[in-house]
Amino acid sequence: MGLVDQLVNQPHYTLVNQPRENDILSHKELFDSIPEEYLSHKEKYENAIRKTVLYYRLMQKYQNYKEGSTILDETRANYRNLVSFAVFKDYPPLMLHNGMFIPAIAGQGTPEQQKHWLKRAKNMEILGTYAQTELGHGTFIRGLETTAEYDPSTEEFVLHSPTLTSYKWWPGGLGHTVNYCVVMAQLYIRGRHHGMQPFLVQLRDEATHMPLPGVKLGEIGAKLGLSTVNNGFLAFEHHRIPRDRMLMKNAQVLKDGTFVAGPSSKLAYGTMIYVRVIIVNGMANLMAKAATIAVRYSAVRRQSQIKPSEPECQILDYVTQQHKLLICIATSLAFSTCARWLWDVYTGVMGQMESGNMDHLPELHALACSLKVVSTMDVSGLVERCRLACGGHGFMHSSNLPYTYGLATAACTYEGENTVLLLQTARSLVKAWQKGSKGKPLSPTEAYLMDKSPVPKWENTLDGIIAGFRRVSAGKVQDCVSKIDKLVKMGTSYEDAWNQTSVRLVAASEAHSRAVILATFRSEVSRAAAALSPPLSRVLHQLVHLYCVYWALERLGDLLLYTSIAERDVQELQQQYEDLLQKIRPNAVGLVDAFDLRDEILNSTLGAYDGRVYERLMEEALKSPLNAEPVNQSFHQYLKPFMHGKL
Ligand SMILES: CCCCCCCC/C=C\CCCCCC(=O)SCCNC(=O)CCNC(=O)[C@H](O)C(C)(C)COP(=O)(O)OP(=O)(O)OC[C@H]1O[C@@H](n2cnc3c(N)ncnc32)[C@H](O)[C@@H]1OP(=O)(O)O
Ligand SMILES: Cc1cc2nc3c(=O)[nH]c(=O)nc-3n(C[C@H](O)[C@H](O)[C@H](O)COP(=O)(O)OP(=O)(O)OC[C@H]3O[C@@H](n4cnc5c(N)ncnc54)[C@H](O)[C@@H]3O)c2cc1C
Repeated sequence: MGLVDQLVNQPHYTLVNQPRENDILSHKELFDSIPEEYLSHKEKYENAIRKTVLYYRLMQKYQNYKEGSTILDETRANYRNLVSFAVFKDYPPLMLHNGMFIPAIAGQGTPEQQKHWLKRAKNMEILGTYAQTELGHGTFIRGLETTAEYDPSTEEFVLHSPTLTSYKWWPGGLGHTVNYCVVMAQLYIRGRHHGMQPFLVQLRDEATHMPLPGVKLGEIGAKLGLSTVNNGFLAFEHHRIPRDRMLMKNAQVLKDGTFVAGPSSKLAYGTMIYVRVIIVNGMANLMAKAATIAVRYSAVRRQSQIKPSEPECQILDYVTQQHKLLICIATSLAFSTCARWLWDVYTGVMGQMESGNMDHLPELHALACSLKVVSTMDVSGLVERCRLACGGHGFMHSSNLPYTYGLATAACTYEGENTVLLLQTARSLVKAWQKGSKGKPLSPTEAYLMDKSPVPKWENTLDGIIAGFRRVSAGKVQDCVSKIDKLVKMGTSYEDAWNQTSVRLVAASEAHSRAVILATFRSEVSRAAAALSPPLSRVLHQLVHLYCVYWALERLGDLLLYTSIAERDVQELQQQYEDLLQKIRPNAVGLVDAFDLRDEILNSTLGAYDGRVYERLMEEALKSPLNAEPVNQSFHQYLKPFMHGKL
């Protein structure tokens, strides 16, 4: 299936655009008569729960959960991700139920535990979240303080939060929504520490929803975005759970308290890899949404004149506007293709691990970290650029660009803070360099690091640019290794040398990610384009070209340091870039239409398909409760006395 065909015919589209009678989005009760911006914090949450129940009931009715079709396939289809944008401008309170609670059981539970708990969770008989982060720790998992002490006399685990900083803090839905959760806690048996393990814990009574004895729950308060996710806190007071509530696919605790270690202690972190992989695709969706809104608005909005003798032009005709927005279209496609490629890598490694082969887990971890970082970093920045490109109307909540920014920027922090994850990938790159320097084979995505051939003459071609980014990455990694080695030889500890080199390590890690993304985007489009019509193939190759040249110009400093690019090459690249903007401009609206995001999913006064921007802005304005009366009561209560000197 061709690339754009994939966009239009992705499984979720067959579900979303299916005949009317099965079309979730045709159920108008799912949508708000009063914009949620005018609801209180509490009303927003209650309204989100109302819509959640409706939405999931319809999903269960229409979305044929084939027995055995794993939650991973459904999530991969983007179905939930895109359609939920229609119902919730922010994420729903059950985002973590599907996004982590179910995947954690699927990835960490024994077959028996999966059989029992997955069925109840997928049928929504129980609602869960994933509780790992604490008030005092998010990144440093080994520093988490919640304990699970095994009591062999009762065959129970005793969960306890010893300090305020050990309170679980952030898990979505934890405040008032879920009644179960997967808790990551430090396992102790007879005083001996056995690392971080996953426990499936009931938090609330299934009938009354009251917190169980020894369980303290609440929500953490207002946030920059995701206002309906109900992020909460959780503390245990010597709370007992049965032995069979530890998810024991990897490590086990026998009745007598014997600990049986899994093949790797890091398998307990597997859910995080899965979510990082999913996030890349989620970012592609967010970028498609913002690009559709901003490009369509830029085709409708006329402002100023290019020539005094001509009428006001579409702002999309300004080359600066094309520079702002066309890269957004290419970025969505880049991360969409990389997400599918990464998903195939993920499922391949998971399959190998099922048969005990852990060899490719480190490469998957490094890839998941780096692509999660670059996709969230780029998309957050470009969604904000889309907002700015829409002028004042982009600042309106009704444009849906501020919400979209909130969704994107949150992902820079959750599931692994971006700097920390880039350092994880850097750790893998330095180890690869050291391994390769001893003549040992490297993983496919890191093998280029050992290219010791002389730096070739620069070529302003896709091959030349991709090769250039690989040179940059390899050069940066080599510089990091040299600096660390030099510091260690001077008597600095390896850890301190690592920290003193960490700014360069983060840059090397990003450079590696860009090299992977450029190469993958290019190869995936070339593969897909073969099945497309020549015009479609041409425009997709133009987008790949634009993407590669854009990033070459963005990273000129690095290319000048590590490749043979010269001034005339740069001048030519700049001209190539401007020529591509001109070539793609006529297809800009058609390309965002090909994302095929319905008005209900865009949820935007600026991005609606019919282009009635001004009428929609006015319709939304009149929904403000303040417009219900010509004079607000505060005039008589405060302003009038104040203006007449009586206050
Ligand atoms: C809008 C679009 C979005 C769409 C999304 C839809 C669905 C999403 C659903 C829900 C949304 C998510 C909400 C957010 C949920 C959360 O935030 S859950 C909490 C997430 N928390 C983290 O990610 C914590 C980040 N910290 C870490 O991962 C680790 O602490 C660390 C890796 C930073 C450091 O760990 P440490 O123990 O100090 O390890 P090191 O000594 O650095 O490394 C030890 C070795 O272990 C390897 N390793 C580390 N992590 C993993 C892993 N996950 N998998 C495999 N291997 C791992 C590491 O490479 C080291 O190996 P070597 O020793 O061989 O080098
Ligand atoms: C919207 C949202 C939803 C979330 N949902 C969940 C959830 O459902 N479940 C859950 O368990 N968690 C959740 N989290 C928590 C999230 O996983 C953590 O916020 C994240 O892991 C970062 O940890 P932290 O907040 O403790 O930040 P810190 O780790 O304290 O980071 C603060 C700063 O310190 C720096 N830093 C930290 N360690 C290092 C290091 N080793 N080297 C260099 N710099 C470092 C970071 O780069 C950052 O600049 C959510 C967070 C958000 C924002």
